[in-house]
Amino acid sequence: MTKITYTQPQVNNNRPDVATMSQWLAPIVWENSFDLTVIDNIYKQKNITVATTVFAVGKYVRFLKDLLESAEQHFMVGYRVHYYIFTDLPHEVPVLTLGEGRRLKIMKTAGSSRWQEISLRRMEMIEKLIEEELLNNADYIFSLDVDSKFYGHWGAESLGDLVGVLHAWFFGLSRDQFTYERRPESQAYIPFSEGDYYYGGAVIGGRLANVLKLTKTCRMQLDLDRANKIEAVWQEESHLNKYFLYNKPTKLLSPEYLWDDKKGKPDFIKIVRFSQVLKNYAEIRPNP
Ligand SMILES: CC(=O)N[C@H]1[C@@H](OP(=O)(O)OP(=O)(O)OC[C@H]2O[C@@H](n3ccc(=O)[nH]c3=O)[C@H](O)[C@@H]2O)O[C@H](CO)[C@H](O)[C@@H]1O
Ligand SMILES: [Mn+2]
Repeated sequence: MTKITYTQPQVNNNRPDVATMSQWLAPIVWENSFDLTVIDNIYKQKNITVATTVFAVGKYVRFLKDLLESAEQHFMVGYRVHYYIFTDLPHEVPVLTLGEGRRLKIMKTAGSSRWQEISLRRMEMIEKLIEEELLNNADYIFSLDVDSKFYGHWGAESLGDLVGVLHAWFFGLSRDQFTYERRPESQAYIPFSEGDYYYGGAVIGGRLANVLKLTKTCRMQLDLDRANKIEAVWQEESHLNKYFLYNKPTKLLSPEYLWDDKKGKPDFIKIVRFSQVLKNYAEIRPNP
């Protein structure tokens, strides 16, 4: 054990303005709720590898450059990161110099004429990637939306067995306002009287085994919906919310980890770490 210097834990909460713990005692990660020195000291000696999947199909390849360049500056700096870029346009993946211990692998995938299909197919592709390639090659995995950018530190404080992120637009709303799937015919159905948080589909994380179970379950539920000719209102995000309702994440990332460039910053947002960038939906998506 390396001896390190850091301030003594306080007996009170550094962030009285927001909950830093869920009802099931999973930490909610906010600026000033953790001590990075202590956290890095735990994870650095574990010699971990973090696999990171990014889908960039069709015109969405244009987001890769900013995402990857900003990730090199802010995301898991000092840790081994293996990016897996799923794209139908491998030649348009920007060439960039990665930091030490960081690698990028291009996974050729098919295009699609429906954005909904591209987004929801991520579940089965991540499931396959974990089963076929990652089990002996990584410890943790994150799946990130490509239409995003890092603006601030995102490090080992985000690691956990099963990690979900609180969607910026729904934070603080009552559960009946969440855009869960409300039709009982869908496997993603959540009644108005249930629900903890609204989780964003743009960030999923955790240990490989936990994320494998998540992606496999969601993929099977998506298959069932398809057989029943129903598509959940927010595709795989709806199924993710259903999954997290019954399989609670062990760590929750605050909206600092999934902000939106379009959104003004309330006082409780001390830092934006990762944010959805502006996009012209009509211009960039293959279909309305
Ligand atoms: C902030 C957030 O939580 N966003 C979620 C939300 O809308 P979004 O508007 O964020 O969805 P989106 O258009 O960004 O699509 C999700 C992701 O699919 C990929 N993609 C999509 C279309 C395409 O033509 N090419 C391509 O590569 C790309 O990685 C993109 O980031 O709902 C989606 C499901 O419907 C996903 O759950 C998104 O993660
Ligand atoms: Mn997005």
